[in-house]
Amino acid sequence: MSTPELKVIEQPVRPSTSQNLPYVIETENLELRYGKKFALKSLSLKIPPGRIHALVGANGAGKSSLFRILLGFQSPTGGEARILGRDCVSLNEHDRARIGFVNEEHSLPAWLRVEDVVKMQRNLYPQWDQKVYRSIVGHFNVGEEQRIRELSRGERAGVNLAMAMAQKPELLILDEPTLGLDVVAKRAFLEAVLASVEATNCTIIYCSHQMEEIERLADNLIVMELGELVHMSSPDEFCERVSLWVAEFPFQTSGAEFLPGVLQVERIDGLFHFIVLDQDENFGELLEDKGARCAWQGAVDLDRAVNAFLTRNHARPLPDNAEPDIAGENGGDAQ
Ligand SMILES: Nc1ncnc2c1ncn2[C@@H]1O[C@H](COP(=O)(O)OP(=O)(O)OP(=O)(O)O)[C@@H](O)[C@H]1O
Repeated sequence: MSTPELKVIEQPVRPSTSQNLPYVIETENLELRYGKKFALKSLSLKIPPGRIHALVGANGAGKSSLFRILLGFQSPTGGEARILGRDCVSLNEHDRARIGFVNEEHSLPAWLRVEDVVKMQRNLYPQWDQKVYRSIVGHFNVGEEQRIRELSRGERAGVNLAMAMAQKPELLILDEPTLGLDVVAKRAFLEAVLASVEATNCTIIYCSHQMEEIERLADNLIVMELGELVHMSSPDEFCERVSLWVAEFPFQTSGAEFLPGVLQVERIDGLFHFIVLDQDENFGELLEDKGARCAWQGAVDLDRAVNAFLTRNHARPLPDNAEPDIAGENGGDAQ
């Protein structure tokens, strides 16, 4: 079998420059349109260097479209996008060498041994750091002499991450990297991401639907919806915007589910749980005005907050509250 021809990137060894940039990613009115359908719509996004930035959004929000444009795989139909200070439509191989990308496919040449794949990558990237590779791959039970096809999906994900970090990228984009991994592999992957961000200055963009991963990793939460940016802050600040109110309604809720800011209503153990956005203590009074016997505030975690936020414009799971539930006979009917 002939060895694939390798093209060494003549990359000048230079200190990381992204730390001096105000933003590692900067888009201005970015638009990607397919006919009448917008995958990205007037997206103006500015991501500063350093830390782990989580990108979340429902299916079809435009996350992969954004990555394709940022990596120069696709041209936008409008607006501008810059990555590490470079225009995304004219990235050269030096620019690309500064960016790592790992997605859920973890595709590597199946017939090669891990050590051979690593050797190929080392030859391609002059900045390759074998210590970084070893420290990250050490989170996984990978034998260097194993063929890629013999590795589990989680182990392949680990090799991919280790290789991406060993290239010393200034920016690493991880697009649903843990899709299909079991809990053990997921944990190893997350620990490896945290270890690698501590060991390098790399900025990480982490896209996932798994909120427990976001909660564990992210310093910054970016929420996209229908191709637009709808929120950006720390996860804690996002959670501060969202609160849970639990109320007991002896009779009907009298339309309390349509009060301002209501994202989601659930009936759990005979009580109504309202997840609300940007509401203060007065919301309890509003519930009482609507007939609540009592109402109190509870805690809401990031998972629940983000899910309620993303589903707010979809059909609300309105409970059938026509029947009074004074004694709580309908308890335990969480929907
Ligand atoms: N080639 C295409 N032709 C037409 N529409 C497309 C094409 N590619 C993407 N889209 C549309 O663009 C929108 C954004 O898709 P995209 O894959 O970027 O979303 P996403 O946020 O990555 O979703 P997911 O979380 O499901 O991966 C979707 O509505 C999708 O149908």
